[in-house]
Amino acid sequence: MSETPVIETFPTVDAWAEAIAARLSETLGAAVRDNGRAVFAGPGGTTPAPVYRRLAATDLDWAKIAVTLVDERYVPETSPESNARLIRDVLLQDKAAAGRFIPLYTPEVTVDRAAIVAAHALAAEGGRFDAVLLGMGEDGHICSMFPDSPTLKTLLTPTLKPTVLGVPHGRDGAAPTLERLSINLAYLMSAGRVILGLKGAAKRRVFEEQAKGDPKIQPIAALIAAGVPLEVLYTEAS
Ligand SMILES: O=C(O)[C@H](O)[C@@H](O)[C@H](O)[C@H](O)COP(=O)(O)O
Repeated sequence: MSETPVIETFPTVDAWAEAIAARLSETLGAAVRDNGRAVFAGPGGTTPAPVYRRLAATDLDWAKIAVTLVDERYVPETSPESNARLIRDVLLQDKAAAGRFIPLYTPEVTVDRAAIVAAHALAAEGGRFDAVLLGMGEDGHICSMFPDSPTLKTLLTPTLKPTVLGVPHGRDGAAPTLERLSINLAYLMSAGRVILGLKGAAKRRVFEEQAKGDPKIQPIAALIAAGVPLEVLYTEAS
């Protein structure tokens, strides 16, 4: 059983965001230098924007970097709920404007068909991420790996190949409220670097509880059991 990752604590959101952006850009820069290209996958939600703003201002060879998402709400980019919209509006700006975006959403098809299209698009980029940033919900979900979701066990099956799956919206008001698209655990297992950014004491407590949970149904426990070298960067500040 792998050890629970050390939680690195930062005094302010600025210091936390700066540290995450520095590590992501170090890894992406090395991948471009060594392989001539790099792939980054990040989350949506309310947490990553300060990191994305710093990454956007970082001097990397962005024309050689593909940017995608770890999950997406099944909505068009015109929707305020769209994670793609967050990436385009905040990350693919400034120096990173030359970055190439690989969306997970495809219009006018079912969410499962969109997941197949996304899986093929990511496979065409090499089927592996050099650097991944994760957020975590207060229910312990990462990506769109939600508790009680009928897709959760498949998303957490470590023996499957890296892929993208459709996630139905939760029943009786349970999360997620929208259909989703999510990468699976195998994509995190094969990634070059995986960083989890946590903000707020509540999420730190959830992380510590989830880390001791059941790898078959709790994503944080699944990451640890799969031996993913997860870096956890935390700030109590909000
Ligand atoms: O689509 C999403 O919502 C995100 O990709 C999701 O995985 C996010 O990381 C967590 O839900 C945390 O969200 P917050 O950062 O808003 O707390």
